[in-house]
Amino acid sequence: PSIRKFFAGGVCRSNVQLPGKVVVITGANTGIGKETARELARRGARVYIACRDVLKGESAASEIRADTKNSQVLVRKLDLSDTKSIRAFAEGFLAEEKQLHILINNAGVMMCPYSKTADGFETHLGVNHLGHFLLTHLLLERLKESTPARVVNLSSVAHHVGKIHFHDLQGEKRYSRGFAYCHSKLANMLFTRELAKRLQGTGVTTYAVHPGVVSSELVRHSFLLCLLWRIFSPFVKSAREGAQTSLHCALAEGLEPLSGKYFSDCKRAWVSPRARDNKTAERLWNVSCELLGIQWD
Ligand SMILES: NC(=O)c1ccc[n+]([C@@H]2O[C@H](COP(=O)([O-])OP(=O)(O)OC[C@H]3O[C@@H](n4cnc5c(N)ncnc54)[C@H](O)[C@@H]3O)[C@@H](O)[C@H]2O)c1
Repeated sequence: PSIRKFFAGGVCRSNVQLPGKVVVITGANTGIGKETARELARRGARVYIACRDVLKGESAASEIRADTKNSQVLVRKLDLSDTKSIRAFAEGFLAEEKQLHILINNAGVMMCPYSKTADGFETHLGVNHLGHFLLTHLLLERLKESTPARVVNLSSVAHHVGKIHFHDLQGEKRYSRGFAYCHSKLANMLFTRELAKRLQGTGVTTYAVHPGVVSSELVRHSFLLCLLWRIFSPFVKSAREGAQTSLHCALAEGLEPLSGKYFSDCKRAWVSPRARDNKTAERLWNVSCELLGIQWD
């Protein structure tokens, strides 16, 4: 049990309660996102589960409602692999909510075979980075109207092996599904860094998170990882344990001066040199805007 405790990582120690606060979490029908949603609902927030499959979302939401006695757990359709769906979600949300205090960009895909999103983006880059980039852009005014507000981006320790290949961003010349995931997680880091810079003085802050090695559906595309996760299961975090760093970044008081930083086990963690490169961060921002056809100064 003590080894188990060691690998469980840090625990979010914040006592902040959230009555009257509004939260959006992407991909919160399973895994880390679902457990993050459960805890935020327990603290009284109105929680929007933004997910691809509304039926699966409803099943998670009814479980969370029953568990937390919070009826304000709502499900809305969001497919990050389709910018039309992202725009429709944002439009619906902005029409029904006057405030947004916490946005958790949690959804992700890992090691899927080469495929493209509805808009023709390589899937890892399209879902993990560009989808959340567009979503944040569309919801930013609400966040700014609801300060203090936070954006939490789920990255990964895998960002250390990622690289941004501007000459082959979509992996059309060379594709490795393992590296494609790492590149997209580096993009999450660079997005957080650049976003923090651009949000200075607005009251909206942002953080990147490595949740740990967590038992979830993320590894479903890789037989080898499924096997490894099983063999090493005593050292793999539960989804609840994996949610702690997201919760810490969403809730901990006094975190504002650390906007743009990277956290693991509820504390600052080491960032790869590539994820500290301001020029790449700025260039990726501009290229992302171009790909999505948006203006975001
Ligand atoms: N599990 C780990 O060990 C681990 C490690 C490092 C980082 N992460 C990150 O944590 C986050 C959560 O992952 P998880 O482990 O809970 O995995 P998970 O597979 O259980 O959850 C990911 C969620 O994203 C959703 N999703 C996938 N594609 C989507 C799309 N196109 N539109 C909307 N939603 C979509 C899935 O339906 C699912 O609900 C991911 O960003 C992942 O990269 C996980």
